Amino acid sequence: MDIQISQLGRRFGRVTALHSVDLTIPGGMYGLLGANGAGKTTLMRILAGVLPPGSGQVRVGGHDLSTGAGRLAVQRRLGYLPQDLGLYPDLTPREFLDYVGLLKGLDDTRARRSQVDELLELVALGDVAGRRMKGFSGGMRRRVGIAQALLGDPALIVVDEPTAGLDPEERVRFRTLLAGLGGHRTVLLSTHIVEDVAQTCQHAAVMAAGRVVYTGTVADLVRVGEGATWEVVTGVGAPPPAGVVVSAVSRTDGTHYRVVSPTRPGADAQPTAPSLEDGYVALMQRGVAAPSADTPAR
Ligand SMILES: Nc1ncnc2c1ncn2[C@@H]1O[C@H](COP(=O)(O)OP(=O)(O)OP(=O)(O)O)[C@@H](O)[C@H]1O
Repeated sequence: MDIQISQLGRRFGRVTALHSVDLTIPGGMYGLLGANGAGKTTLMRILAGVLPPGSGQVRVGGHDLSTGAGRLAVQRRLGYLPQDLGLYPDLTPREFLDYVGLLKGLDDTRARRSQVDELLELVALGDVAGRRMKGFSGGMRRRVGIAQALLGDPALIVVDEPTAGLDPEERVRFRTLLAGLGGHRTVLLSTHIVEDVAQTCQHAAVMAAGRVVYTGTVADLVRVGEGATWEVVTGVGAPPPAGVVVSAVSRTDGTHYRVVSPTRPGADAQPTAPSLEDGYVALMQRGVAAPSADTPAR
């Protein structure tokens, strides 16, 4: 189910959360990256039909989301995992999913129950299907969340910050699960964790301050960091190099920095191949560094 967004704007009182966003999202796994407050959740909520667009046009699978009928049509074919999905702690995952299935209009009891059991196996919660969710870990709760999004086999899945707060093992597990969902579906993954997109998506967009500042392949976003990613070793106690320090590791011979900088951050700096994080940082740095017309010359 392809998504076409043109000139989408959305304000909350005096705050402009989205400024004239243009974006075409093809099928498969698609990453939406951006810092906190960039406008990702607002965009996701509009796509999920929870929030009407302010201005501009959004079409999902041909349906116009500015109309109630369009939002309803999309909601029927959509699975949404919001940032703050509330679970019922006294229900078991099986009971919860059965309940959500009913709300989604899966009226055939036998078919619904068998779908619930299949999904519980898919998200590796089959063993605890009959246990109350009260004591579930963050990762288990997210997996219940993705299972409820998958009920009814939706063509579009919208997942907002699904790995925030998970431990590394749970994060990898959840990512692997998401990556397996692509295929015939469109899966839109919003996150500020660059590694999640690096590991699962072929295409991505980057948002900053309510605007889309990049769309394209993940490989091309990595390339934005080419010529701008450096390794620098400084002596113990020396100040850090200029540029954005992506990592710093103390070793016996000094501190090993990985730095993103458009210019060589010191005579001994060695250029190195960028990762997606370096490309993302270089993109942000360009945006911040770009002088605006009314910036006075120093
Ligand atoms: N219901 C609302 N009322 C007022 N302001 C809002 C509302 N929702 C979002 N905003 C504002 O719109 C801007 C974009 O927020 P949004 O939640 O879309 O960003 P985000 O990229 O998803 O960030 P986060 O990861 O922190 O959720 C922020 O300035 C936020 O404070």
